[in-house]
Amino acid sequence: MRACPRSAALGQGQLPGRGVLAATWQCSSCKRRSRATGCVARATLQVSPQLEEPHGNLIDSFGFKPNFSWEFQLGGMIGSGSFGVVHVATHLRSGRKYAVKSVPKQFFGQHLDPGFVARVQHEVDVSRHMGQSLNVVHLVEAYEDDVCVDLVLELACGGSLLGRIKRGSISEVTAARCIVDMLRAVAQCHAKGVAVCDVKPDNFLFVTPREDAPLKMADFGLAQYCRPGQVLSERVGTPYYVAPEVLRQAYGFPADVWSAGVTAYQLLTGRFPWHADPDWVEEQLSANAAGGRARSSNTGQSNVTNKALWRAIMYGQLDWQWAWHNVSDEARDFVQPMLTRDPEQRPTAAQLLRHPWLTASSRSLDEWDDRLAARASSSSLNIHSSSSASISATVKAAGGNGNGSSNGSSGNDSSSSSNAGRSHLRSQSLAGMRPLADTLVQRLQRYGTWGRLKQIGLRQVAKIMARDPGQLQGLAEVFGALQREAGLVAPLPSAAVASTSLARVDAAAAAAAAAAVASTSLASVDAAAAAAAGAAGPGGSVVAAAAAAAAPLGAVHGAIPLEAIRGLLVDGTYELSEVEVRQLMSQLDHNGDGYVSYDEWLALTLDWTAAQRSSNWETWVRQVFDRFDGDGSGRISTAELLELVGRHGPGFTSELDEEPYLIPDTVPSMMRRVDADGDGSMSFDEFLGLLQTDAADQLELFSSRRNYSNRQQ
Ligand SMILES: Nc1ncnc2c1ncn2[C@@H]1O[C@H](COP(=O)(O)OP(=O)(O)OP(=O)(O)O)[C@@H](O)[C@H]1O
Repeated sequence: MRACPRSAALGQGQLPGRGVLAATWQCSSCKRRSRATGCVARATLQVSPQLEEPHGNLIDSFGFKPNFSWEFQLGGMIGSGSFGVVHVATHLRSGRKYAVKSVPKQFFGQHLDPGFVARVQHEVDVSRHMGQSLNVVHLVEAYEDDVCVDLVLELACGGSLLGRIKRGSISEVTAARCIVDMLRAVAQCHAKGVAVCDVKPDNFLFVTPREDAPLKMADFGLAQYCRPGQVLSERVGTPYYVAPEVLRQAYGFPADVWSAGVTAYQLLTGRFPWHADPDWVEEQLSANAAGGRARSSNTGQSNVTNKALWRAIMYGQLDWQWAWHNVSDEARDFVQPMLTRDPEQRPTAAQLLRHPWLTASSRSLDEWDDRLAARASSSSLNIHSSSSASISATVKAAGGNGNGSSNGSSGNDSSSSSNAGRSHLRSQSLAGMRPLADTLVQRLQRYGTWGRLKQIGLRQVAKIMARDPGQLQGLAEVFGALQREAGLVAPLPSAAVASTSLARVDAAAAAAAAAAVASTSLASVDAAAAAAAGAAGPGGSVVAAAAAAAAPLGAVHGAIPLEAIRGLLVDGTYELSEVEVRQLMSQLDHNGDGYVSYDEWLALTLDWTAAQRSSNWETWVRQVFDRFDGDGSGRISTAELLELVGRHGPGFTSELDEEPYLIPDTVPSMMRRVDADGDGSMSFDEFLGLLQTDAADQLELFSSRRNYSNRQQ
């Protein structure tokens, strides 16, 4: 009797042959699967004494989760690439469907092949680095066993962008929508320091078969980390889409814009920008030399040699007339600069997202936004009603126009509101400028890209800022309304609610807590705040009542149930799949108590760009740093970080898990990311840098996911 290394099922296995590892026997169901995934060859692990092991870090496993076969039922194959095979899989506990990319393990002797390790780690790292973006196919979890690595991905059922191009007849409006999604994904990657290096229509997948389905980037197989100004030199990409500077082996982020330009050209005209038939290239080159223009009649990729294609990419004249006869001038004017050969002259993906051709199509949506917000504002003060619709109305009314990308704003969170009905919430305060409105989904995505350590740091800064009621009035009102809607303060007489400003109460509680904190550890802030609020006396404090009402449920001071946030996401205002809602929610409840705390709410919704312009910014950050630096050494050590992250809950809840968990390697890798000088600890400057919101980290890069089908309602 032998145990299958994949599923642990017992069975009669054949004795391994000479030089074959004992672990290679598989039960019949795993064997079938191995065949489907092409793992059979690797399932027989030959141990060759002649192989010399390379120097360096040899590992036997990645540390991913085990037991994939216990948790998932594999279905039909969707596709395959050079790296792995993709199947539909059903999560047995929830019944939800995912795509699973199974990558057969490659071995070097008894260890994993270092090149294979690097490729897998890179793909997983980059996917995780992109956080909760809805423009990228979400990596839900990574599993491994002796034979395969299984990457569980969000299932995109609508096929690839290439498939749609091949089917033909894409309207200009649809093409614009696809281009927005594509550029959002590219711009977010660039903002996170990732050069995609393989932007092409095959790597973008539609979430559903619907014509207007969201499009997501899949496959980071060739992506490279790249600092601003860094020059990459490895020639990678797909021949038809590579930029001229990639061929010259000196490139950076603009190369992705070129590839996006080729894709946009293809989407709008159904053709490549050049015809790469060798004769045609010669013709182009002579036409160029003669200063004339030749007409492209490109229809396919046949008879193309790379050399001819390279020459076409480098020197061939692009057709901006004949192929464009059915397309608007605005669309052509949009694509043309993307295919400028000089990368310095090419616009960035973020700049392109503000191009009039893209924003014009959403202008009417803005008008709709305003109508909706105006309606909502009339009910904004009705915070005692109990429907989730009124929660949404209150949230909408608390902010300005939600679509940062369509209003031509500068791209930070602080463009002014156009709705006079909301002016009471528009103060000169940092947060009051545009606290939430319809940017909730954008904020949740961006919050997810920050990573756990930055989230914790910003929560603590928000806590300090909350001591000044003027700063946070608008956000506190929305938070209070959510709490009341959720019934957390239901026992309070309405007069008490009406006469008490939650911002003031929270500020009082926070101030009292802060006094306590001065002499105690950060871990007790919540407890101290709750105690302080409780000490404010009966009927005098909404927070006290909230804390008291929540106490039997184990909730902390100033919290709202996750269900209230979920209610906002599923009430029809946004277009989100069930998996996406879970993806956005998964980062909100780090300690698994089912509540979002007030400081977390603030970290999520505050306008950090404005906050960082405040003259107090460094003082606030210094206060947090000093608390984190337990031994007062002036640096935060890995041990202090571990304690800190542990104190703030275990940390990660994959949407597959009921309970949050902390990946053991998380803390050292957090430190590696922030420790710029490599001394194994974090200085104040490194901490300040971590909390800094980068100029590229703009809210408008993320999709608002407004539900446009509700426009006529
Ligand atoms: N999340 C997903 N949902 C649905 N289909 C998917 C998903 N991910 C990948 N696919 C399909 O599986 C195919 C192979 O996936 P992918 O290109 O990621 O594999 P790969 O081996 O990494 O490819 P490459 O050769 O480009 O490196 C894709 O063409 C796509 O059609």
